[in-house]
Amino acid sequence: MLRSCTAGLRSLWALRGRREGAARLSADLQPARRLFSTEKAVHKDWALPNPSWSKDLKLLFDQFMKKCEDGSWERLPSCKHTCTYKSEDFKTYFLDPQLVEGEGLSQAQLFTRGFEDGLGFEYVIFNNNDEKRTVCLFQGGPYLQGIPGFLHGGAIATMIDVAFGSCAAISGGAVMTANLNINFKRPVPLCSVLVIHSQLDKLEGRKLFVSCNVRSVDEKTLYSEATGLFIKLDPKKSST
Ligand SMILES: CCCCCCCCCCCC(=O)SCCNC(=O)CCNC(=O)[C@H](O)C(C)(C)COP(=O)(O)OP(=O)(O)OC[C@H]1O[C@@H](n2cnc3c(N)ncnc32)[C@H](O)[C@@H]1OP(=O)(O)O
Repeated sequence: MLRSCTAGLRSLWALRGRREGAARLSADLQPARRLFSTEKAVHKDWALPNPSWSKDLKLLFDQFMKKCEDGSWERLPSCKHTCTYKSEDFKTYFLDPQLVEGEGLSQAQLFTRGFEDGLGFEYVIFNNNDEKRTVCLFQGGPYLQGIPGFLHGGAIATMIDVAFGSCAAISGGAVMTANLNINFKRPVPLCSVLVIHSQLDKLEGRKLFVSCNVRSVDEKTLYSEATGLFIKLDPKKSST
């Protein structure tokens, strides 16, 4: 497992070297051309297979794409720089409106999409709106290491939070995490694929109670279990 991960890393670093060269080149291009390439990057959907995806991840992805054909499941696209939520939903929640309107957030990108392909969080989320549940397929790359050879617990927690956020958003729209409670039951080998099954358990006013289990591809190993509380944002309230 780790040997194939190392081989994968070598080719990723070679790829990165080429990309950095390309990035340096593009810095010399005309401003209009730069804007065009930035625009393209902004709208890229990152929840699609790339060469770093393992056979297991691709196989599961294909299985879920099949389930999408009758409309019962849907794949959630994922952008690096723009939130899936409409930004107006969050406007009352930002500390400084000038930060949102101005240049302040120009560098911002989704934490889980800030790594080169294969090095960090590779994932895709599928929603089942009728059943109020989601399945997140996640491959944790070598930059997410905690104990040597295993995924950092914070990386697992992050992925659970993202999966929960999508699950709660089915019913709640713009929501934020109020509470996360995770039981880590088995260490997760680095570069392995995890399946996170999340569901909405209860909706109580603005409170959405969610739970999940984190399993291996063959479902035999239960790595973690978690519950979460999400709160639907109240547009009349501000975070300040
Ligand atoms: C497609 C999408 C893709 C999405 C893809 C991206 C997904 C990314 C997911 C990442 C999500 C995050 O990391 S979010 C970032 C981490 N979270 C935060 O920073 C949140 C910080 N906390 C807050 O801003 C606030 O506390 C809120 C928004 C959570 C709640 O504030 P509020 O709106 O004023 O609500 P408030 O009146 O206090 O509480 C409402 C009700 O909830 C209860 N309540 C509130 N907090 C708690 C709590 N921790 N534990 C128990 N109960 C609580 C209250 O008692 C009350 O119950 P009752 O009296 O009504 O019974």
